Amino acid sequence: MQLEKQTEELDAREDRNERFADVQPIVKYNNITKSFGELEVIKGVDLELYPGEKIAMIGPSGSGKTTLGRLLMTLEEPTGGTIELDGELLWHMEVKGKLVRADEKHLHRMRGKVGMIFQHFNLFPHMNVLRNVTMAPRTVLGLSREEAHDRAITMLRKVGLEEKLEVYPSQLSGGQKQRVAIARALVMQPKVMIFDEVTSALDPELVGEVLEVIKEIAREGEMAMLLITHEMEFARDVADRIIFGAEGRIVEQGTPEQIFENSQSERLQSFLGRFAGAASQSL
Ligand SMILES: Nc1ncnc2c1ncn2[C@@H]1O[C@H](COP(=O)(O)OP(=O)(O)OP(=O)(O)O)[C@@H](O)[C@H]1O
Repeated sequence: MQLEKQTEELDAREDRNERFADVQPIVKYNNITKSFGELEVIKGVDLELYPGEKIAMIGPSGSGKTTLGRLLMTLEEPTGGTIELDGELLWHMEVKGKLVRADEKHLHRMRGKVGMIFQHFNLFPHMNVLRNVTMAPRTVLGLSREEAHDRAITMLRKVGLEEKLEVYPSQLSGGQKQRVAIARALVMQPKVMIFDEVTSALDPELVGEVLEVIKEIAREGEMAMLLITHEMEFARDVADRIIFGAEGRIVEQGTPEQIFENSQSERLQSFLGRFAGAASQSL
């Protein structure tokens, strides 16, 4: 029975991976490098993310995972290489046949295609839950009060917070705050969502409820998702593909089965070994 279920899951995952074979990527990093002063933290990364694909990015602390997300969110500018988003260059534009740095107008328009959720929720403390979620659709997308309200309610229902519309962030648990932050990003209907270690600031007992919400969004959605995480079980459950990065490079990538059951590089084996050690210690 158990074996049957596993086989079904594998088949479903293979079907999904085949689905990406004929489509254009929604995101494409081309030989991306990023330095902070003398420190080169991204060292020539090529990565494609397909519409609807869920990629989990794992790797040691300081390996450049967050920086890759921030480059796509236009919070950091690449030092070298290009990023394509939804068929257009993100950081560059062509002027008179030459590639130049994109202007603010272009960056602003492109930024609207991406949503990012951070470790710290950054809610507006003086606004209730509903206003936190309707704020950007009203001001950035120019939606009417009713449209923004309807969209916000749909998203707050999705994250299980439709009962908390009038409540202020200080009255919410960490898990609830993070779910508001997720609704606030979803309401903008981005094409790509980046989740950056969204549970690492939470008390352990609140981690599960947030991961469940993300899994649900992943299951239903056509949205591409980049999930930066230290939660290995979650990565295994949710991802179509896992990227293992270390010291600014992609060292290995594959399906969860390939990464967790058949890892090739010593670097990945030792990384996963450390996790297994930590898990058995905490039992
Ligand atoms: N604004 C910055 N200025 C200088 N160095 C930075 C800056 N942002 C990141 N770094 C450095 O870049 C490297 C990669 O950081 P990054 O946060 O991308 O790693 P990470 O893999 O996400 O780590 P973690 O899992 O701990 O979040 C680190 O050495 C970090 O100190």
